[in-house]
This record gives sequence, C-alpha cells and structure tokens, in this order.
Amino acid sequence: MSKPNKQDLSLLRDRIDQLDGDILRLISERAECARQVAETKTASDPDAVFYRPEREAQVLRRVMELNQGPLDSEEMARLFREIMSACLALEQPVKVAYLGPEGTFTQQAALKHFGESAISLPMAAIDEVFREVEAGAVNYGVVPVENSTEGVINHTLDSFMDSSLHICGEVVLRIHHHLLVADTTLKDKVSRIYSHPQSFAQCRKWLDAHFPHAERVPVSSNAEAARLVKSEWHSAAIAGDMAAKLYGLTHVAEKIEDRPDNSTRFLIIGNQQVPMSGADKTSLVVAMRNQPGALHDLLEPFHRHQIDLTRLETRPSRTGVWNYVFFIDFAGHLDEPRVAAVLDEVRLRASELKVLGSYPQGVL
Ligand SMILES: O=C(O)C(=O)C[C@]1(C(=O)O)C=C[C@@H](O)C=C1
Repeated sequence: MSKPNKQDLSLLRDRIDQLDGDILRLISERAECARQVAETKTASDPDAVFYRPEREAQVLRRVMELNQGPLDSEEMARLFREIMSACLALEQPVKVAYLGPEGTFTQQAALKHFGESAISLPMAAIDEVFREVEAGAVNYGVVPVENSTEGVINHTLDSFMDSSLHICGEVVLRIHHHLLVADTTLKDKVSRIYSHPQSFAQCRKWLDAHFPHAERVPVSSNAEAARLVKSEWHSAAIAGDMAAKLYGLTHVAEKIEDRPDNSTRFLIIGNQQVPMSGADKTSLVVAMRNQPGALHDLLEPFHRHQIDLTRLETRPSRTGVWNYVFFIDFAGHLDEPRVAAVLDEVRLRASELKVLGSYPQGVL
C-alpha cells in the first residue's frame, strides 16, 4: 500500500474532525436521555436506584454483537463502558468501596466494572467493604472471590455468612504481575522481594528460576509492596500496572505469573436484587445435615433440571446449625421457573439455604 501524501492526510483529518463532531453530538444526546431516565425513575419512586446492572450488561452485550470492526468487540465495549459510566454519574455519582489500598487489582476491577466516573474508596479489609455497604456509606462494594491459580478467597465467602447483602454483579480480571523497582534500586543487587502471599504463589516458578536466593516478604497487598520498595535500594515488588503507575516504579520483568491465563473473579455487593439480563448467574450458600449422601442429595436436583453448576466450595460452618456449608454458583436467574423449581427442592433437603443473589454474567 502506498503512503498517503500530505493532501490525503489532511482530507482524512477533516473527515475525522467531522466524525468527532457527530460522535460528540450523539454522546451528548445519549447523556440527555440518561438524565431524563433519572427523572422518570425518581418520579415513580423517590428512593429509585439509578445503577441498573442488568441493563448495563444488555447494553454492553448488544454493542459487542453489533460491532463489525475494525475495533475489537471488547475494545468497543470498553468505550461504551466509559460512556455509560459518565451517563450514570450525571444521574447520580455512584460510590464504590473496594479492598484497598489504592493501586490494588481490586481497584482495577472496580473501575473495569463501573468505569472511571465512579467514586472508588479504598478499605483496609474485606469485612470493612461489607460494613461500608451495609451502613449505606457507599452504594456498592467490590471484593475478590476466586483466583484461577490459587483458588477461593475464604475471607469473602465467610463474610457472606453473616451479611444480608446481595451479589449484584461479577467481574473477571486478567492478572498480570510484574517485577518492579524504584529509580534508586540497584537492579542486580535485589535481595528482597515484597508482595501479597497470593501473588507470590502465582509467580512461584518464575521466582524460583530467577531469584532463588532473594528473601520473599509477604505484605497485605501488592500496592503496599509497591509503596515499600520506593525507599529501599535493594528491594523489588511484585505488583500490577496500577500500583506501578501510582508509585512511579519501573518494570524489570513483565507478566511473570506462572500461568498465562491467571485471572481473578471479583463480586459486586450491594442492597439491590437484580432483574434478569438474559445471561445470568445465581449464588447460594447451603447447609446440609451431616449425613451420608448429603452432597449427592444437594446436587441431584441441579443435574436433573440440567442446570450448569459453575462453582462449588465447601467451608467449615461457624455455628451449630451451619455444620457444613456449600457455596454454589450456577447459570440461571432466580426468576426463571426451572431455577425456582430446583431451589424449592433443595430447600426441602437442606437445613439452611440463603440466596446470595442472581446477577448478570461478567461481560468484559
Ligand atoms: O437505562 C437506565 O436505567 C439508565 O439509567 C441509563 C444507563 C445508560 O447510560 O445506558 C445508565 C445507568 C444505568 O446503570 C443503566 C443504563
């Protein structure tokens, strides 16, 4: 293909200017619609909820279906994610608590899910995120629940046992770890590496191969690891891009996780029961009596109704009633008759059953 000459370039830029004008006008028109949606919602209900996870999932899925390139569908959906985030902020700025400090993967997940117009507030612990949402100090919370390499995050599951909050959504984040240093670090003298224990576990083979003798110091988060290396010339941190940017660190090695598909799933928690979006998941916590065949009895109705189980976790119970508790995720929504039928059956067989929520399957 021949190179465009100066005249072609200026014609193309004129066209881009024209299109930008059209896009600007259309986004403004869309934002005006969202503002009117807010008025309609408040007119019918003074306590109206502005954030609608099922509608957002539908909008993003539709964009991905309609997209014909040349931009990738995920890329296009990310652009619309930000447009919707700005529209929602116009209706009501949404406040989100996440497992902090600033720069963690959980903050990255919160922004991926709600977009950059959300107000995100770091919390020191998972139960603090739950408490802030329960107290009404924030609208939603974001907590990690499972990692594809390291498994479940027990703290999050345990917090659900005592909470009345609902799961309103999920978001899956590809986790890329990097070895990071400060400007003052002597790269060939690194004798100590800070990170979160989960991150050390996810990068174990790489560390054994490249830094077998460095001391591995576990800290409360990757962002905290990044903060600590700022002042130590012989230390490095394992953390993600957000933490690297926040503390101005440079990459010594990129994507050092042992598994290239390393991802973490996060849950959005709130007070809302989310209607069907068309592709949903439901999460339950179930206690069974301690007797032979209990697990079979629990799972059999799902199999018979051909409901796809996506996760099953067992946790020790903390009270007499909750002898054994099972956390179950499956494809489907509580409002679907076949799901309601299964739950009726399971309820009869279980000693306790709590629905944690039905919510749209993660889109991005
Ligand atoms: O459809 C709505 O209920 C809206 O408020 C509009 C809109 C959007 O921008 O499309 C904005 C926020 C909601 O979370 C969902 C969708």
